[in-house]
This record gives sequence, structure tokens and C-alpha cells, in this order.
Amino acid sequence: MLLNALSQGTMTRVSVIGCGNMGGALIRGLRSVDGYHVTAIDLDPAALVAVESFAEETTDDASAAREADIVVIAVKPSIVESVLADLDLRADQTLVTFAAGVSRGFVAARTDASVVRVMPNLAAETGNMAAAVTEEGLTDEVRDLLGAVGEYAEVDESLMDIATAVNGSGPAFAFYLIDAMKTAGIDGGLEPEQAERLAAQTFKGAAETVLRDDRTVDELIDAVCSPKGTTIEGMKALRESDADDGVVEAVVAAERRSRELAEAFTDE
Ligand SMILES: NC(=O)C1=CN([C@@H]2O[C@H](COP(=O)(O)OP(=O)(O)OC[C@H]3O[C@@H](n4cnc5c(N)ncnc54)[C@H](O)[C@@H]3O)[C@@H](O)[C@H]2O)C=CC1
Ligand SMILES: O=C(O)[C@@H]1CCC=N1
Repeated sequence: MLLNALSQGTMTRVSVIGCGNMGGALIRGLRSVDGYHVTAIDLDPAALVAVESFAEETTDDASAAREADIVVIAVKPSIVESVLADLDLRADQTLVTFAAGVSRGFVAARTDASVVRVMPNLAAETGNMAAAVTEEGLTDEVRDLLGAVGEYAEVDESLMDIATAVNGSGPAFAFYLIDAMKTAGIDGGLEPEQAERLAAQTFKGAAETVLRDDRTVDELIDAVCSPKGTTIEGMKALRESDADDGVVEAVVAAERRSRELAEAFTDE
């Protein structure tokens, strides 16, 4: 059946080069959707073992990427150039680069494939990825791929540094905030497992509400705050704290680092 789908062109062949945290998350996420034939490529045998039950093929041979419709590069930024030097892609292939700070032009200058730059995040694994993608080089095939594992925003490449901070690094900031809520729950007497479940599910539910509900965030906060109730007291404490500043500082620091990284990847 797989062979039929491949020969009829209803299956998109995706090669993922670099199957660590991010490449592995994409591979795991694609396993839950139909229509993708995934080849996992990595030099580290342990990385291939970790994804072998989620991919159709695993190999340490990057030339396997010649068979793909879409080639995803998910190696560390410093390795992108050497990976591209060893790849010989065709003009009818699409190369998706995940590397932070590496410009689309830097990659495009080193391959015949058509290039699109994406800033993904780890939630690809559960189909909840938030990704930013450059308008330049974007095809419906890539839109479908990103849509298969989450939501995406099409942005001008000049916005990639801020996107890297907000949605690329963002999961780490959210994990940190969930942990703070969990710790407060434990301090109040909940078991660690209960506190983690309640805190994480609360963030998940709140995020889902923001995405689906037409009300503004301020209106949603109001909906939780009963007059003379509990939330209003908590919100007073939160508004008087430095919480907003801390989040802004985290995003600004990550954005700044993305710009610094970019300076190392220029052909000028
Ligand atoms: N980790 C994350 O949450 C995110 C990462 N990214 C980007 O994704 C890229 C990968 O990051 P991570 O997955 O965190 O790194 P990682 O270190 O977890 O994974 C990189 C993988 O590349 C493999 N690799 C190294 N050289 C290779 C080669 N020549 N050929 C094939 N495979 C090779 C390594 O063995 C490793 O398994 C980076 O460019 C990063 O900026 C983007 C958004 C989020
Ligand atoms: O920390 C990093 O550099 C990568 C890019 C965004 C998330 N992780």
C-alpha cells in the first residue's frame, strides 16, 4: 500500500537530517498523520535507534535525501554548512532549514534545492507545534507539512529572530512557568504528580481557550475573576510582581542571541 501511495504521488517523502531533539520531535509527530514517508538521517547510531519505530527508514547516509520531496535540516547551526557541502539536492526538491540564526540566503547559496526557513518547536511531537516560516520559498507542500504537526505563521525573514525567541525558545519559558505553578502547588500540600498534572493541564487548557475563544486575554482574565473571589487576589499579586518583565527579558535575550548567531552565518 505504501509503495502504491509513493508511486501514485499521494505520499510526501520527507528526509530529516539530524534526528536529535527537534528532528526527532518532527519525526515522532509525523508518525501520527497519514501521507508522509519519513527517512531519518543521522551520524549518531543512538539518535537513529531513538526514532527507528517512527520512521520508514533510518540511515547514516545523507545521499538518501536525494529521494525526498522535502529535506529537513535539523542539525546544530554550526554544522549546517558542512551538511550542505555533502548534499547534492536537485532543483525540484525543497529544503527546509530549522537552524536558528542561519539565513535562508546562506542555505540557498549552498544548494540547488528551493529553500524555505522555518523556526519550529518541540511540540511537533504532539501535533501542537507553533512554527514561523519565511514567505520566501514557501510552497503548499511545506504548508501541509507544518499544518500536519501544528500551527504556523508566514513571516518576513526579518522577523525570524523574534519568532525564534517567542515560539522556538518559548516552550522552555513555558516549561519554567509551569514548574513555578507546580512548585507553588507542592508548597501548598499537593503531591508532586498531582501538582504537575494540574499545572500543566491548566496551561494547556488556557492556551487552547486563547486560541479558540473570540474574547481578548483581558476579557478571559475577567471571566475567571469572580467579584470578591480568589482569582482577583492572585491577579493583584501577579500585576504587582515583576512577572511580565521577566518574560519580556527572556524573549529579548533569546532574540538578541538569535541575532548574534546570525552574524556568524553571512556570506558578505
Ligand atoms: N531543540 C529545539 O527546541 C529547537 C531546535 N531548533 C534548531 O534545530 C536544530 C537542531 O537542534 P536540536 O535538535 O536541539 O539539536 P540536537 O543536538 O538535539 O540534534 C542534532 C542532531 O544532528 C545530528 N548530526 C550532527 N551532525 C550531523 C551530520 N553531519 N549529519 C546528520 N546528522 C548530524 C546529531 O547526531 C544530533 O542527533 C538547530 O539548528 C536548532 O537551532 C529550532 C527550534 C527548536
Ligand atoms: O536554543 C536554541 O538555540 C534552539 C533554537 C530555538 C530553540 N532551541
